[in-house]
Amino acid sequence: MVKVGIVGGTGYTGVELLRLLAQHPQAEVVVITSRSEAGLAVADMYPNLRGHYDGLAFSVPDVKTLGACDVVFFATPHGVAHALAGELLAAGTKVIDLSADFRLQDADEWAKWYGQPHGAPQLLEEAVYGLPEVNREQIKQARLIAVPGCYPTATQLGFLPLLEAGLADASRLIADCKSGVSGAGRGAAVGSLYSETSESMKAYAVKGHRHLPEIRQGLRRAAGKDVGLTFVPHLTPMIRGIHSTLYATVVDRSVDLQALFEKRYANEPFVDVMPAGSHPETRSVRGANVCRIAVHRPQDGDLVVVLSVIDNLVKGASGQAVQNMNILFGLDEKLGLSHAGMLP
Ligand SMILES: NC(=O)C1=CN([C@@H]2O[C@H](COP(=O)(O)OP(=O)(O)OC[C@H]3O[C@@H](n4cnc5c(N)ncnc54)[C@H](OP(=O)(O)O)[C@@H]3O)[C@@H](O)[C@H]2O)C=CC1
Ligand SMILES: CC(=O)N[C@@H](CCC(=O)OP(=O)(O)O)C(=O)O
Repeated sequence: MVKVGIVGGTGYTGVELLRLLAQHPQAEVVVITSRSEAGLAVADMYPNLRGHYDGLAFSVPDVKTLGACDVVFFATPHGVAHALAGELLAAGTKVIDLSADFRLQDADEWAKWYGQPHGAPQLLEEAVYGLPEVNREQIKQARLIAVPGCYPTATQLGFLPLLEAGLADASRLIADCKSGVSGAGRGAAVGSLYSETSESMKAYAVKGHRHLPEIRQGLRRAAGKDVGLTFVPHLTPMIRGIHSTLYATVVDRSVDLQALFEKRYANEPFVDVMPAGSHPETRSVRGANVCRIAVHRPQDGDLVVVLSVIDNLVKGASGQAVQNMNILFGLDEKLGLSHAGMLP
């Protein structure tokens, strides 16, 4: 049994970890932290978890208690894992960080986008970017894993087959992405109010979003050269879901793109390439650790349109984190992650 600690148990990704791990046959959550709710029983805060975590209550983060776990998940705002990861690794505990703290390989670039100095640059060399479809072998050996962001997961999985095969003009890629409101976290903010977000939709951070350098880093690796990427996120009136519409120009029109995508993801348990002509819906992945993809080439032109959908809280965060844990501990990668999406 893998003994699990979670730092930041009251946010959306923290409670989603609890929901997924409640069904995991080889993992037991033994510590869950919240400074503001310390002492409260988990089931008293989240009634959906009644009967699953009897006796487990939130506690203040304490390195000694967390260091007795086999693995600690950070479901916290950026900067928190910087402060605690080093001590936990020294105690022999593995770290899976859902925040952006260890996603960018360059500490200066991280500081530029996150507006504060990087708090643990000495750990960057060993941190593994936890996208299993790319880094499965490195994840097996890792002590510290950076779980990819939600937009970066949907966008990279959609572009990867084209770039790895050298089939797209890497200098002009476009990612037009929509997110549900839970992507902004559980913290109270005017921008997340029902009356601000329902029956409306808007783009934001067009000038530059902090996921841009993360996506660019992954696509550069796939293409083997610099990429030119325009990334425009949108806030949409749904709770969960990311829908990425990706555009690229193909350099060889004769290639069967459907076959290319099917081959690339043939052995991936959590990437579903849909039949030609499909239009994946975000609700088909709601609650599921799946990225569902369709590839189109409208009017047989040279522009490829890839549609890629995930649940931001599952394949875009907590599900992907559990997938990483399974790989890290030599378990079946699918354990605890067999939920289908929810229709309607
Ligand atoms: N929402 C999403 O779709 C996605 C989120 N992420 C990332 O996952 C992380 C968590 O996101 P989300 O669940 O939305 O976050 P929330 O902001 O909703 O929750 C944050 C949690 O962290 C705890 N926390 C805050 N500050 C500290 C601190 N200094 N020390 C210890 N614990 C702290 C809070 O509890 P308390 O203050 O009581 O201690 C709370 O439980 C973020 O980095 C986010 O960017 C990644 C992908 C998708
Ligand atoms: C809708 C919405 O606000 N989404 C968030 C991104 C999701 C997220 O939490 O990203 P990190 O894990 O990289 O912090 C945003 O645009 O800031």
